[in-house]
Amino acid sequence: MAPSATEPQSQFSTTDRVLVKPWSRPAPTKEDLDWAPLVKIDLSHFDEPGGKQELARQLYDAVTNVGFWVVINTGLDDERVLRQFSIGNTFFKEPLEEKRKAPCNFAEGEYFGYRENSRWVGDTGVKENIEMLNIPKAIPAYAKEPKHAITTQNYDEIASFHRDVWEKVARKLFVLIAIILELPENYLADAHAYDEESDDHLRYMIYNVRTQDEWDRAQAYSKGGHTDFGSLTLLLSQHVAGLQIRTPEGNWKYVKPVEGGITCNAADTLTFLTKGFVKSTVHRVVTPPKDQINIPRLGLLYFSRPGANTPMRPVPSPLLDRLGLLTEEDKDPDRPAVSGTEYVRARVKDVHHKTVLDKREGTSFEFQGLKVPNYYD
Ligand SMILES: O=C(O)CCC(=O)C(=O)O
Ligand SMILES: [Fe+2]
Repeated sequence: MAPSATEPQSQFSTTDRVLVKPWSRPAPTKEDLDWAPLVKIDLSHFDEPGGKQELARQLYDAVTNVGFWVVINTGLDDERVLRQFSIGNTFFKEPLEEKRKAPCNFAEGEYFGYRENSRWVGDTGVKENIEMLNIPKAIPAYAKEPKHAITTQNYDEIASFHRDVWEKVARKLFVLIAIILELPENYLADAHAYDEESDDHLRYMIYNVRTQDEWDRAQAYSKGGHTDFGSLTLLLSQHVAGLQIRTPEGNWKYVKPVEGGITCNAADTLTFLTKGFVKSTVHRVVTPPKDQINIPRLGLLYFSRPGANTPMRPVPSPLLDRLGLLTEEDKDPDRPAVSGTEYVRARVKDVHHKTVLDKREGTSFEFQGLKVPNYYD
């Protein structure tokens, strides 16, 4: 079918409309894995009198100690969530030539666009099995970012989902964390505002199937795990097991998908902004269990990052001050500081601007005094 005259066109070519085939979740694993106990935060109580304060109490240990938690009753319809998975799944089946039309610009540390599974994992003889498409916020600043045909053709739906994930989940979590920190309620939400420029993105992600042997070889490079670069990561429910977190006791435990829930974790920039009070927990993705090893692991995630107008200066939290975490320099609002975007781009460039993934044991990344390990034992 030829596209109609009124239909928005991809800027690259006039292609036929891509048929988005409905995707549904595969059956959960039957294996009895060692699951991490994660607290469930019921966001339906958020607007009740005293609700936010009670949820902040429930979230305290997760944010400061465990680093991961689950939110439920977010108000995001599962039908809409499944449509987003379906769009992602359809995108990954597009010809490579189409996917390559808008690649991530890693030379500049920019993560918007398509990341191909073309890089070698060190000298293992195995390539990465991850592909992703990262879509920027639906705000005027990014209107000119290159879009693939499928994104252009489904843009209204993608844009409203994108904003709703931030509004219904990320914003509320920032409010709860601000309450924990005794900051004005909107302090962190404003520092990560949807309408401001930042490298937030909605991510369609796929771990393509590979053999146990390929998983084993590749994992020599990732078994230590990683922390995420931004402030909050939201992982919409999918069923293929493999994500593990390192618990406060130092054990690896699996993250169990929660029907209709979203798994959330705090990440590095929120740790910097809170002088280590908010925990950016180490996690990794390992071989799926035997009954799922032949299923592609499709993911849908939202990454929130501090932006161009957010200086990477510790937040003026009375709690952090009482805990003795803030120095006089930290409390100086005029101290020059890099922006969230500058930090995040330096980090993305350092990790991804390469054709062979290197072994990073014993190394750290540091930018303007902000330092994180590249590898965890
Ligand atoms: O796919 C997952 O479960 C987590 C992915 C992840 O850790 C990441 O993209 O940073
Ligand atoms: Fe991660």
